[in-house]
Amino acid sequence: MLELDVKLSRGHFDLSARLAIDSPMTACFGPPGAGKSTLLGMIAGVVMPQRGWIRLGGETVFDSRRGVRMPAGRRRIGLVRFDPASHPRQTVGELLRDTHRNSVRSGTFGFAGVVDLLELEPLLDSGIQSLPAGDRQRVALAHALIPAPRLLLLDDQLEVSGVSNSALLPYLTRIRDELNVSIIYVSHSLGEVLQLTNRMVLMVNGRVLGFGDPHEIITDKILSAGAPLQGIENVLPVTVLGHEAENGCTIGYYHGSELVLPMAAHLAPGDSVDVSIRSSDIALSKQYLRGTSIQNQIKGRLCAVIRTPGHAVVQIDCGITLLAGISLKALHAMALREGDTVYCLIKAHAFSYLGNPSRDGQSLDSREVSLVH
Ligand SMILES: Nc1ncnc2c1ncn2[C@@H]1O[C@H](COP(=O)(O)OP(=O)(O)OP(=O)(O)O)[C@@H](O)[C@H]1O
Repeated sequence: MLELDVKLSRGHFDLSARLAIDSPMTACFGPPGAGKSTLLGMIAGVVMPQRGWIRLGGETVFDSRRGVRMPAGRRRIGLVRFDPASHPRQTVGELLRDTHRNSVRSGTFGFAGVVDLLELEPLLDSGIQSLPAGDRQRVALAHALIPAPRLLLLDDQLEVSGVSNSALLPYLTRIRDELNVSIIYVSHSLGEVLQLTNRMVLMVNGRVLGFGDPHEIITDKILSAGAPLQGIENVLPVTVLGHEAENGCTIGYYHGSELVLPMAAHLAPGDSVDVSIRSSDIALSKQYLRGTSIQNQIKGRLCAVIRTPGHAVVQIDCGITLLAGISLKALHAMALREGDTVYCLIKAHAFSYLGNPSRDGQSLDSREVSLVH
């Protein structure tokens, strides 16, 4: 159980949060600048609140009135933040063995078990600097996990590494279930939140605007809130296959399907990039449509319908969860029911690229790019 009541003022930004989290997996969702990283930093002990208290498993790790300030290293909290530049010459194996050696006294999950769970065996002899971003994330996760934390915090790594946390989702489920470690992770995708957990913290402007069942928060807080929360509902990790210069589009690959995306000539085949699509930009059909101008038809299964006055958001399992916004009239006319097969219809130009793409562990900004036609 994590309980906290904290306050921090930093320039124009005020954070005030009160929470009691006992779920094994909790998503922290909110627009950029909401205070998610700051909150995670306070829990981990790398950002000091000005007032308040934090208790983990009944133990007080921070209390401004009583002068308790437990150092980050003693909290047994794994904050997954990783800077490969701090390990310029180490291989993955060297780093993780060092981590294991240094944590033996305080407890450890064991080197072999973590390497196996995160499928890192083939990377042990690779230099950390040369790893692709996705692999680096798993190394960062192993680095935080080996010292047997009681709580794992996954900050948003999108800006840093060019890929979101989505690629880690299957591993997070195993960590929660097999190692019994509670997890709080920052997500930018509501679809992802619904797929992975039934507990969510919604942060906006330094405040906890909602805490609890994601469906209820989406209905009560997000759909009625308008900007800046709308438009970040679905995030898809895509691998670039190539470009069709004559058709003005880029082709991506996602979960067994090809996607037609807006032209992004700076990307090269093999690059990983996240694309976002608003729920309101996804239409639904019960059949595959022929002779349509809409280029993307992603097949999925309808899992749930979230109703609001005059509006509905439909949750569809397409390998990852997508949210599609439709009118109640359309919902009734289509007689949609849970378990139905549906096609998500998405125009190529409705997708937006998020963050910096990654290839071979580097951001595209810092390397030469070859155009593919
Ligand atoms: N080290 C710092 N010093 C001063 N202000 C900071 C610092 N780090 C963040 N801020 C400010 O604090 C506010 C909250 O930032 P924070 O990074 O916690 O938000 P966030 O919700 O994690 O955003 P994002 O989704 O973009 O990562 C922002 O206004 C940010 O500019």
